Amino acid sequence: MRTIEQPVGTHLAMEVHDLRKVFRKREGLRGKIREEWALKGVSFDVREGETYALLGPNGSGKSTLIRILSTLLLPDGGEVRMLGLRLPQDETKLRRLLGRVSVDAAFYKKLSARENLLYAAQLYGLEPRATETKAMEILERLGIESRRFGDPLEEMSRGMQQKIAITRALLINPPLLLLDEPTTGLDPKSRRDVQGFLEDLRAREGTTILLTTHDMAEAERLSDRIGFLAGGLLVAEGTAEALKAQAGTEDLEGAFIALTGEDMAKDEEETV
Ligand SMILES: Nc1ncnc2c1ncn2[C@@H]1O[C@H](COP(=O)(O)OP(=O)(O)OP(=O)(O)O)[C@@H](O)[C@H]1O
Repeated sequence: MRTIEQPVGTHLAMEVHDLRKVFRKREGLRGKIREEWALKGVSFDVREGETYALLGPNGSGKSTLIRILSTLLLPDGGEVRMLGLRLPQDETKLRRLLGRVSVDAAFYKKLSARENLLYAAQLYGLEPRATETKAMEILERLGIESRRFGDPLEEMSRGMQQKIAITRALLINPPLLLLDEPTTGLDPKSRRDVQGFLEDLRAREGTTILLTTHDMAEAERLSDRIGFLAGGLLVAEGTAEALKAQAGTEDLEGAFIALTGEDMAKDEEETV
């Protein structure tokens, strides 16, 4: 059982109400336009200092939700308030407060980790020397040796690139961190490094974290509360213990199957 040094606050860092998103796809070249609701009215809150995990199989709407919250995609309905600010009205202010990490993190692959991070620092108006010290410190805590700092991104493993993406997101000390599948596809050591780092971050800085994952053990280890997302709906939410009790199962996977009617084991094999 982990110890939580920073208590979960009573204030809400994030309020999502009835969030909806539809994608329109044409079937074939001259086919009919088909509507696909990726989010069908999702509501949940995340308290200050809380880590909340959204668990869901492929296509359940996790990335769509994180992209909307990251200001990269406009919703078709619903309301979002984060850190007391609203989307889309306060989008510009929010961008400076949110740390976002996803598998599609954009980097200059031919440039080194150091150059990429300094470039990001420049965009944020951060002082280069202080940024470099801070980046080295974060990378070391994430288990990357400082001698790799000058290597081009394209020569780094996926795990290392993910760690650089996390470092970049943390340069601005974000009070709210949005992580889309932060450990999917990582080797076991990198996965442990990233998970340990996130636990540490939450304990030391009190950062509020919203993450998506396929991994039951990860959700259980890292989060205070878990939301089960299936078919664009938040089917159930609560602590891991509460979800198991609600479903009458011994483990979280059983609870997921019982409450959503979906089995994620197949997805995990495909994406890990
Ligand atoms: N840009 C897009 N255009 C059309 N349809 C999309 C787009 N993005 C997502 N979708 C559809 O919306 C639904 C939800 O997708 P989303 O990527 O949010 O799921 P996910 O839970 O993140 O899945 P995964 O775990 O595979 O990343 C899917 O049916 C997907 O096909």
